[in-house]
Amino acid sequence: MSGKSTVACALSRELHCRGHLTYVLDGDNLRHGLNRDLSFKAEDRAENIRRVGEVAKLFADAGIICITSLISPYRKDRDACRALLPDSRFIEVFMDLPLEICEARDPKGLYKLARSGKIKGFTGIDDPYEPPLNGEIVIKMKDGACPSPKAMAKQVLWYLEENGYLQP
Ligand SMILES: Nc1ncnc2c1ncn2[C@@H]1O[C@H](COP(=O)(O)OS(=O)(=O)O)[C@@H](OP(=O)(O)O)[C@H]1O
Ligand SMILES: Nc1ncnc2c1ncn2[C@@H]1O[C@H](COP(=O)(O)OP(=O)(O)O)[C@@H](O)[C@H]1O
Repeated sequence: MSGKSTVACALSRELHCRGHLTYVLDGDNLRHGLNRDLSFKAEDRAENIRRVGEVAKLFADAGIICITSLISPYRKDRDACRALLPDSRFIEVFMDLPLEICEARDPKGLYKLARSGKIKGFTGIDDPYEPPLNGEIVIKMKDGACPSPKAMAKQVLWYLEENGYLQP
């Protein structure tokens, strides 16, 4: 609950305003359809992320900026997606926010269930998250507070602009 979907949505809006085509692939949503056969054990998370990477590649091939909002907790799964999208077309955004913030939000009550042992293997509680070692963008707390969704989206946008991704 670091705000992945919120940033993805805000970024998509900003890009639209600048005339770019985008599509958001959200892990939580895809798990109700395309990926509804998958669990949260490591090999199913890997398959989830692999499928999303393949779909993102199709969007990219069509000239559409694909924003994926998934936990993708394992480095090797993210690196496999990176390999699928060569020529710097894969940009990794790390939401480096404290667990306490995510847990305090808990809109779906899942952290509470995980803390009480009713959900097993919940990322951040009893399942690992491997932070990127060389990701392109790190979103962090600023002056002790979480930046607004718009500020987070602008940070990503700035990166895209500075690195020439948004040239017509
Ligand atoms: N065990 C466990 N661990 C982590 N997350 C869980 C789990 N069970 C259910 N959920 C809900 O599933 C959402 C994350 O799905 P993802 O497809 O992004 O996960 S992953 O990339 O395959 O790790 C995640 O939604 P977000 O709120 O979007 O993060 C959770 O609401
Ligand atoms: N930058 C932010 N500042 C304050 N609250 C936020 C921010 N981003 C997200 N939220 C809130 O946190 C909760 C989880 O956000 P969400 O985008 O669904 O996270 P995720 O997709 O990582 O689970 C939501 O209730 C959302 O409104």
